[in-house]
Amino acid sequence: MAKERLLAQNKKIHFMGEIRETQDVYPCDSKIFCQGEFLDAVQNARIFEESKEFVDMKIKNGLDEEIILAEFGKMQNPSVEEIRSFVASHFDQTGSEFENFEFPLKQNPKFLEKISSPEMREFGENVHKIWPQLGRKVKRDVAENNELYSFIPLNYTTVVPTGHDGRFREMYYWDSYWHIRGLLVSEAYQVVFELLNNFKSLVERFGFIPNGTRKYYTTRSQPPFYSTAVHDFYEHCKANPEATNVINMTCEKILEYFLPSMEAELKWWLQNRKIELENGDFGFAYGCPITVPRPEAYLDDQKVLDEIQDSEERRQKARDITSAAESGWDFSSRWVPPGVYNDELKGKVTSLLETSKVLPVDLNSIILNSAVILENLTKKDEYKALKESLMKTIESYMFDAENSTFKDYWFDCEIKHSDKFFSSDFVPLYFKNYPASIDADSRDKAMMESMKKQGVLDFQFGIPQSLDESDEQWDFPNAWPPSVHMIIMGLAKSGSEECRQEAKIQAEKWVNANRDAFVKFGQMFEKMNVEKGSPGEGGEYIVQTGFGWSNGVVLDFLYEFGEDLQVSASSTKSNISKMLTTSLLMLFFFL
Ligand SMILES: OC[C@H]1O[C@H](O[C@H]2O[C@H](CO)[C@@H](O)[C@H](O)[C@H]2O)[C@H](O)[C@@H](O)[C@@H]1O
Repeated sequence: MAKERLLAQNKKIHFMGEIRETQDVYPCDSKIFCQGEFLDAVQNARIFEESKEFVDMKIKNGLDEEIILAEFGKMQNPSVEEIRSFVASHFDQTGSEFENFEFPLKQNPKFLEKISSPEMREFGENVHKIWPQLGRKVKRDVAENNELYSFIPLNYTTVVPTGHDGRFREMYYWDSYWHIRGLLVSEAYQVVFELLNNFKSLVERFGFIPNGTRKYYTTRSQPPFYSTAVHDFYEHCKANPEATNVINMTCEKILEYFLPSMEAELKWWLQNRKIELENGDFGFAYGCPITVPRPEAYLDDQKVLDEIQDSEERRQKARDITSAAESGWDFSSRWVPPGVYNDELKGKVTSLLETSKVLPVDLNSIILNSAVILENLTKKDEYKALKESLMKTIESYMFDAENSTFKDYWFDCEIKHSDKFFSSDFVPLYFKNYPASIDADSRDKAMMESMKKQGVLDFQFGIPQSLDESDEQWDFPNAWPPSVHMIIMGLAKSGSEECRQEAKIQAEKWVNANRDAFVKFGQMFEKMNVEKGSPGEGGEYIVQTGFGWSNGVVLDFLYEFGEDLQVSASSTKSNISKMLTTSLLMLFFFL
């Protein structure tokens, strides 16, 4: 890039600098990783393919924020090449937070014995063996010299979503829930205990669990699965008491040990994300206060925000974008107010989303489940009251009885519900916290019929996020492991036989889709295309491999349905044709 272009950008930076000084809310204080002219200049120099690369780098030993800003300040309108070499001489490559360690991988975990199909068993074993590629131990230096890092220090073993060359090099909040589900199947009890200890420590330090363990994620959370995760560990421990020897704690003690941090986390949601409705009713909404571009997606956000003239509207758009990131569904036509999105608006979702105006059904169901768990554990009236109120909100504001589906509630819009399908509509199936007056099995069955009617159980390779092809990653034709898992397990845990049968059909499709991709590419993918069975696409970054939650979900399905799952005819066919091709090639070679 020529010097002149940078100059023009600098002018804009100064203009925005004035506004920011007084009214903007930043993701963190760091003038390197979260805000300021230096960050703006480096990101706009576009020296990396992705904005996230720079904010994950480490400041070189012997330097600090002050020195870097002073030295950079001396450069007069630096060219792109000058910025590139400045970054190279002042920062270390990404990944400098971790040291080598041996992941405690269990040999021959029990779940493998229960899998009847040899191909599925082999797949399960291969997925189980991926954990060491995702396990990480954080260097002590990250805590001791934390000003050099964007990483938040962690004392315990962690698991990241992507392998060593991937973009997700930190612990993610809601991803960890499915990491835990899979690690339990893999009998990695010590690792599960350590992941939960990281959460406990994050709550103690921040009052809540950030989106991920980077400073630029510390003003937003993610779907709050902490209490559910602790409770799942407890349940799994009861069914597999050998876990107690590994963690040196009884199953009951697990609950007691994590309880104060579970309560503190719920309090944070109550204090920071509660929305009052009429008649004393209330619910929860995602609501990140950030008014500037996300450091890790700086250029993407800047592009959208720069189109907005009015400064308050621009700040609100930034809040809506970061709130969508808090939801875990970044991005999706789900966050565009009801009645607005149509095919002509493809590619424009981030300019249209208004995440702060909606009570998402999945978020409210997750928080309700925390209230249920905490009420059972503590017998406190406050959790009983929270449970009853939230159950009422979900039932009366979000349940569409005519169509047997839950719906997000757009409290701040004229049209309160979208008539489009989103897989989040069916998350209540997973928790089954229906009011006592509801017959749970009939409700489950009616919801399954509703999905059938909407055609979303008919795709060959999974259940899509939505039916709108918006070019965003949390929309059609993509299916994401967390959503697929909650729906299928919700059906599997139903008292209705039809639901349980459907769960097996859907689980078999999903495991086969993942297995086929694994056989073809040697990788597990973060999301899948439900029409083609290929890795999912769309959004801000290229599809990632590794992949923590995909592995967790496949392992959980193999644990739950291992006796029944068979390799699908299509993958057997493709394997046979692959074997034939290989044999022919070998024959040709030897001849
Ligand atoms: O950099 C863009 C966004 O990346 C993350 O979101 C996506 O990956 C996460 C890790 O697997 C996952 O939790 C999330 O649901 C995905 O959409 C990150 O969480 C976002 O905050 C970030 O802006």
